[in-house]
Amino acid sequence: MIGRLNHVAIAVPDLQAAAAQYADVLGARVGAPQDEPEHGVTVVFIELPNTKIELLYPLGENSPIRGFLDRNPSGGIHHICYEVDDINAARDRLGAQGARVLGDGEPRIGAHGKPVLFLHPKDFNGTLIELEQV
Ligand SMILES: CC[C@H](C(=O)O)C(=O)SCCNC(=O)CCNC(=O)[C@H](O)C(C)(C)COP(=O)(O)OP(=O)(O)OC[C@H]1O[C@@H](n2cnc3c(N)ncnc32)[C@H](O)[C@@H]1OP(=O)(O)O
Ligand SMILES: [Co+2]
Repeated sequence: MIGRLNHVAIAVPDLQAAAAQYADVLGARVGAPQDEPEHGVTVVFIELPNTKIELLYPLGENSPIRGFLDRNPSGGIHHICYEVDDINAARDRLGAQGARVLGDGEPRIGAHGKPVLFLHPKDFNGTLIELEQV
């Protein structure tokens, strides 16, 4: 069911500084910040040869990553995103196996314009998983 690793997301306390570090210190190709108000974050994507890094910064009062940054003030790996062919079939299969799909269970359009869902970290070894239909 899960396919390629689409991205690894890192929540950061300073988006501009983190983007500059990837560009200047790590020599990576860094995109421009993009606000995602539906998801309560501003994201910066870093293109790697085999996947992407997604830098995350809270946007708005109810950002879902605010608690994570409060617990991890220096930032940290927030989630990993796997690609799936059919996100509704994936959701139904996971639900049938007892995995908790976050939110109302309906896919939402993510930063790449594709449907995404999130699975509860407590069900997957303390790792927040995002699924993206590609
Ligand atoms: C623009 C879209 C973009 C894209 O790629 O397209 C994105 O990726 S958007 C990314 C931001 N959106 C989300 O993360 C949505 C899903 N996340 C959530 O709904 C929350 O973050 C949630 C429910 C995972 C955690 O909420 P909260 O931080 O308020 O903490 P809780 O007290 O509810 O947490 C319960 C339990 O889980 C642990 N936890 C929380 N976040 C993570 C994490 N990222 N990785 C691992 N574990 C996490 C938390 O510590 C609690 O553990 P406990 O032992 O019970 O204290
Ligand atoms: Co993501």
